[in-house]
Amino acid sequence: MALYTKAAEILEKSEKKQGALKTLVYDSKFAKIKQLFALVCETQKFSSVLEEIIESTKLLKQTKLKMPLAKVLVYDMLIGQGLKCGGTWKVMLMKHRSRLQAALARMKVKQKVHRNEDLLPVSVQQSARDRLPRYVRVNTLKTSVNDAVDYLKRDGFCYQGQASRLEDLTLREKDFVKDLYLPELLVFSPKMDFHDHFLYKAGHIILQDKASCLPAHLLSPPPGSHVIDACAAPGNKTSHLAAIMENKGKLFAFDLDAKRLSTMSTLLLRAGVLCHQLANQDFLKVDPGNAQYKDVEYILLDPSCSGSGMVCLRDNTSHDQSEDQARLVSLASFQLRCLNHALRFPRLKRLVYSTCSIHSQENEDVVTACLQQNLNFRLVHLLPQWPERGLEPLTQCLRASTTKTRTHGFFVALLEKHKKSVTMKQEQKLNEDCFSLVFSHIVPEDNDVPRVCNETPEDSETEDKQEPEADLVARGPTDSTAGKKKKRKRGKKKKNKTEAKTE
Ligand SMILES: C[S@@+](CC[C@H](N)C(=O)[O-])C[C@H]1O[C@@H](n2cnc3c(N)ncnc32)[C@H](O)[C@@H]1O
Repeated sequence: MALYTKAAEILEKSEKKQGALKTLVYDSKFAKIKQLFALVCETQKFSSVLEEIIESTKLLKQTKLKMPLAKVLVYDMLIGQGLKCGGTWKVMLMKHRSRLQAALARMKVKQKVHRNEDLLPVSVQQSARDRLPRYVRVNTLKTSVNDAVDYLKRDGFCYQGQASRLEDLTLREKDFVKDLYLPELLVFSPKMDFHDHFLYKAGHIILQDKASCLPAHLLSPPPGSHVIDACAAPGNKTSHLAAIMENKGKLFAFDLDAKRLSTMSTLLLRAGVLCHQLANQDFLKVDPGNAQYKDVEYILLDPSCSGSGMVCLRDNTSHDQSEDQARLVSLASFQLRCLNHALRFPRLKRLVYSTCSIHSQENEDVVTACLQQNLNFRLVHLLPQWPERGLEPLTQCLRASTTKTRTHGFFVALLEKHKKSVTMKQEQKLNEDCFSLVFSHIVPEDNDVPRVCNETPEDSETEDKQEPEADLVARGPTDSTAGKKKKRKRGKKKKNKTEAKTE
């Protein structure tokens, strides 16, 4: 209850202009300061939406709550983490839950949107993007972090050392810091733009959102290892992997899209990547038994997804809700197939799965289904200090968001092969038990091609400004076969289910 009382108190003071939100939070000396800050910021962001819901349901009259406290509670119940604490308030609010949920749903229908964020005034949505810091990854294939820092200092920037926290860091225009979690990452003010900077043009720095640096950093293949980047274009994660591998070993990179691969080739050249082998190939058709992949121990899988985490790409046009659901189901099915396929490489030790989606259907649900079908793999608990975790129970995984990590929305899971392998018989038995529980709701009823996002947060940085030739048209994992598929889909419906089950 203390969290909600304190948050309401701060909101009220902020509305009365008694101080800046951040100052009020820190002055409160509340024990869980990060949790309080996130709750207050988010509630304030959704303030107008919450007010409308509270007024339309006459909640204040019926509960005798005051508006700031009602906003905080309704935020957490409908939009946030769910009311985890709250004592008697929680009990009281739960009685009104369905009416409040209905009011939220009505607002979405009225405004023809599907996500809570889309209800926010455009200025708020825009400002979330404008407030994201500029992240710069030092390309250690071409320079060192210290040399880059020295160069930037000589260029008039003001180095502030290593950040101790980033969630609420304020940087003046020329200030920059080293990131807390990623050793090669520098963090600048949202106002900075490095597209014309010498270090960028020379390939010494890569403009890549912090969340999108996580997959290669967490996979961390040692120099000399054999690695696959399954859905690789435009290749920022590939170049990050090559840097971690110090250009030693083999990096097999696949992508279906020839145009994106050609952009990738240019970017890799500029970044000084030498250990790669690019292939314009469907990853699902790459044979895990092929001798050239016999030593592959690491895979990075960053498949096409809905892109719902990318602030700049959020699509506010109205769609049919069932169409959106079908699209997610279809994407999740594709992602699960890629994941299952990747785990078939015989010497695989570790795999990172990532998306720039905020939907659990593409994230936790895919990983859960995959683990239940591949008992030889387990999740690794990632960066204990990272402020945003995968949704329960997959808290080993990481999530990222504009509010909690000041990045685009992102999800990362790291799967590792068990030392002791599970016998085929055990696996078959467990698969049978688990299948009906988890996988059944991911298998598409219909195999229509979804609208997909093939961009990652860094695409918006590198491609739209730097590489005009880049193909930014979202393309489905199986676009080229869309026409044929539609004709075949009825007959295939049954077959798809069987394939998925046995893969
Ligand atoms: C999210 S983007 C990858 C971004 C990339 N990992 C990066 O960091 O720059 C997904 C990519 O998967 C590719 N793709 C989709 N289906 C594929 C398949 N079946 N096999 C290989 N690549 C595929 C798309 O063309 C797209 O370039």
